[in-house]
Amino acid sequence: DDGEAIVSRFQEYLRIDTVQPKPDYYKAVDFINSQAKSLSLESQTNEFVKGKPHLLLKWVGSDPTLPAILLNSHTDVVPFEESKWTHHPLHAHMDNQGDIYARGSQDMKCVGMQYIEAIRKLQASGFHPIRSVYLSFVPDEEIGGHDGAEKFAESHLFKSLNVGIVLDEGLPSPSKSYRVFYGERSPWWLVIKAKGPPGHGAKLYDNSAIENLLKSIESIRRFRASQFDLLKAGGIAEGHVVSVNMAFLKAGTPSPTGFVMNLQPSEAEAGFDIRVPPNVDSEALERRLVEEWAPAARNMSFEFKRKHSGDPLLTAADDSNPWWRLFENAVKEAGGRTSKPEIFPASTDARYFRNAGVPAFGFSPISNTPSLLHDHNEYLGKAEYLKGIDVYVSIIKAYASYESKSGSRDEL
Ligand code: MET
Ligand SMILES: [Zn+2]
Ligand SMILES: [Zn+2]
Repeated sequence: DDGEAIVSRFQEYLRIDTVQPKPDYYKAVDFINSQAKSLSLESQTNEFVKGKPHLLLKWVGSDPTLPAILLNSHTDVVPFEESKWTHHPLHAHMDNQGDIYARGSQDMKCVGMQYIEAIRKLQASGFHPIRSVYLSFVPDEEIGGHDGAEKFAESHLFKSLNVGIVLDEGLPSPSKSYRVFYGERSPWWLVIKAKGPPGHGAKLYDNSAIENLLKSIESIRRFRASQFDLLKAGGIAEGHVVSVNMAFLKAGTPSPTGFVMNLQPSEAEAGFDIRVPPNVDSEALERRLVEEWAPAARNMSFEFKRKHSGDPLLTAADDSNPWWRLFENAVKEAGGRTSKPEIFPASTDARYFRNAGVPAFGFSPISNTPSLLHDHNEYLGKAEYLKGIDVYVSIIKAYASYESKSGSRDEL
């Protein structure tokens, strides 16, 4: 198979409209299934939630008693502002430098297709896995994964697969070495609300809803700055500080021509995307929220739109974990290098697999590329894509031919 055919299959997947909030999941699943057929993989589709198909493929290994490998990817992508892109985000246009522009080119249709292409190459080389290799294509990651990976990871089906190690998405690296993730920050999607007496727009008085909300916003911004300063000072990675960013601000009394200008509203609210590292005292952070960010004494309340409860689990990324050693070596053998394992700054479905007791690494084999996840003009270079396939060839080969029983989950 030549590079051209490989790249055009990637483009074909990118052109399927799986944009939230109305992804065409069936089209994506049909496409991947047609690829699976050409590789004679076993296939099953389950709808843990109606209309949200989860596709599971299996490359059967020769020793069913050994824990299996799971290669996970999500089929949905985030929305885009079409007019801000150089090329239409669903056209998967390749420019004359070989860069392919599309939503999902980095996050993470690349990875899903690279798994497939790596298996194609391994089969062509005559390789036979000892451990079974599963490929999982999950829906809904970008809206929290509750109807996707979470249901799958909690299912009897998942238990029955006896998975020993999961690979899921990572982030592109601007340098030569690949980034790898062994844990992630927990998402807290927080909405704070302020109430206060309404009043004439010309009147100065205390405790209006907007004044109350602004005091909180000032306090939150001070905290944000303290965390950002740590990052700017260097020596600490993104995944180890708390990020707090405002997602929306809502206040005012609507009128047909905009907002009423001479009325101070009685309610105001703001939403924040907060990401909490595993090493942070989350109870202390929550106290800060109750006491400073949304104090009842200032007529404030709060609500979590999403909050990952419990401590996020970490996968050992050192010599105590044979899957780590194998991973690091396999990347090296493919001519790549991994940088120091990190905490993923955002969230991935890997947390659901870790919660199910299975170790998981976050990895997207993309080097020398700016991270453009959820950004305009997301792209991936053709050469980088092809190189990534060879990296997976090496990893899958190492994992699927690893015979030691110590790859069982009980020992990790
Ligand atoms: C918290 S749901 C995860 C959605 C997306 N992967 C993010 O990190 O924002
Ligand atoms: Zn993703
Ligand atoms: Zn994403």
